[in-house]
Amino acid sequence: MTQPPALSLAGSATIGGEPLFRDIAFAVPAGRWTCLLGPSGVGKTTVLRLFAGLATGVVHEGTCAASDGPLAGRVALMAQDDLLLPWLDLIGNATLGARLRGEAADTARAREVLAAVGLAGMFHRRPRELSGGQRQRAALARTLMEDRPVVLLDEPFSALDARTRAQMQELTARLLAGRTVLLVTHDPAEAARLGDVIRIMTEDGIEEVPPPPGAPPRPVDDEHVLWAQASLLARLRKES
Ligand SMILES: Nc1ncnc2c1ncn2[C@@H]1O[C@H](COP(=O)(O)OP(=O)(O)OP(=O)(O)O)[C@@H](O)[C@H]1O
Repeated sequence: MTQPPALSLAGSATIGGEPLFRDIAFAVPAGRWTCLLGPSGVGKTTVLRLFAGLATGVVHEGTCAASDGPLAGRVALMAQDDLLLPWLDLIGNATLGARLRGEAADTARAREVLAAVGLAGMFHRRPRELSGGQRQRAALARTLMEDRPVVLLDEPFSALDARTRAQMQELTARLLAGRTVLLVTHDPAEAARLGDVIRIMTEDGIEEVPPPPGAPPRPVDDEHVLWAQASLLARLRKES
């Protein structure tokens, strides 16, 4: 993997003629996890789509850049919808990126990653044969298969039960260590566990909130993590 870049987004955007954000300045440091929280509809997914170069329908006036050159081809995006192809089995879905690029599909690695997300024994199932949480883990596996320095995750653990969510947070933190990760989440506990940097997006802009001490993934029951979680929730309740 090449050295991960920092990202930055600045300026204003409209969508469908409606203002979305104005004069924001958002910095995502290199090689760290940045967690982005905020009320529903404030524009968090749009920020991810701008970084991914997929923000159709958005008029953005400003800059959206990596610290070391063009971002195209260096980003993996896990969208809110799992976007699994219904006619492919899980191995086919997990190796889709490589095959679309005309590269050999690394099915051995796909098996490893699918097993790591708890889908061993389901390699040849189609997406319709999976639960919502299993589909989300299959989409996570596909994202983890992409060896990209920048990884954008849009509520990647939202459909998981509490125990699986904690496991997937730990696995993803381990597998994506050292990459530039931008995670959009509605879960203050998740941000408190995983964020090297935590930011809240509101209609007034993007503010930074200090993370709890210690390296992610922090223990769920750590007193500083619990305190940060409560404090983030209080701030979010004020904004919504
Ligand atoms: N294709 C579109 N056309 C018109 N408006 C859109 C489109 N996509 C999103 N929007 C609007 O843009 C705003 C921001 O949407 P976005 O998905 O970025 O918000 P979000 O903060 O990620 O929300 P959530 O937390 O609910 O996922 C919302 O008001 C939404 O209705």
